[in-house]
Amino acid sequence: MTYCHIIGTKMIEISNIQKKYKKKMVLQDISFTIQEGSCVGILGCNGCGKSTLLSILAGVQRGDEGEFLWQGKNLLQDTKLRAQLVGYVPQGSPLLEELTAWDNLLLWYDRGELKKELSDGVLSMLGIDEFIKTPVRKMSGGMKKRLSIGCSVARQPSVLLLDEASAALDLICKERIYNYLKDFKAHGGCILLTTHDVQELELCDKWYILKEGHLMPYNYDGNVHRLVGIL
Ligand SMILES: Nc1ncnc2c1ncn2[C@@H]1O[C@H](COP(=O)(O)OP(=O)(O)OP(=O)(O)O)[C@@H](O)[C@H]1O
Repeated sequence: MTYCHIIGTKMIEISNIQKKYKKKMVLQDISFTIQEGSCVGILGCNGCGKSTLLSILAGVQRGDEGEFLWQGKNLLQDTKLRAQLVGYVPQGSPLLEELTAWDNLLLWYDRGELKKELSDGVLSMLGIDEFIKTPVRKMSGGMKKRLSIGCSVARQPSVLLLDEASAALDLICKERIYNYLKDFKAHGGCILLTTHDVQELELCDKWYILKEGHLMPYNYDGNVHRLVGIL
């Protein structure tokens, strides 16, 4: 299975991201780093701004301030480099509803690569061949999520932004995704994820709590009750 292009730098730096919706300040001075080969988890209550942060980094919406730096280049401005380096699984579906799984994947993979990945790669690991001819509008939530993950890794990204990526998946698929993410890290990839899932928390090397627009480092020790008390 192919994983990521090694990015040849020690880390990704996210600096001073800010976002207001009208007068409501959702993100204030969000700054942190992600080391190569590691996973950072952003935790917080519903509505605290996790999806907003990831969608800004993915370039889906604009922040008011801030930088997403790789080797001194701001990926928020360099869209070509961002498309090459960053894979994004949004919380909702990014798929084209009228197209089949195959046709959605063809927007991301070339035909030969797609056949290979379906028979013996990440797409086969995700079990996408089971519903390859199904239009997205007839898929279950979990199938859409599997397809969305499959699209996000097409260009062998070095950075994965995962917004509750495993939330709708069945247990078999969750287990496969966790193993894939462990290997992705082991191959030097960077992961930034949001989650409400304890097993996914355990994949992370660093954790932050997002609360009232601010990011605070948190030392997760497996004690969910303590974590809930802080959220
Ligand atoms: N397009 C928008 N316009 C105005 N307000 C928005 C918009 N998108 C999100 N919000 C608000 O911004 C805040 C943060 O939303 P966001 O979706 O980022 O939260 P979240 O932490 O991802 O929540 P969840 O855990 O439920 O997914 C919420 O109060 C939400 O209502």
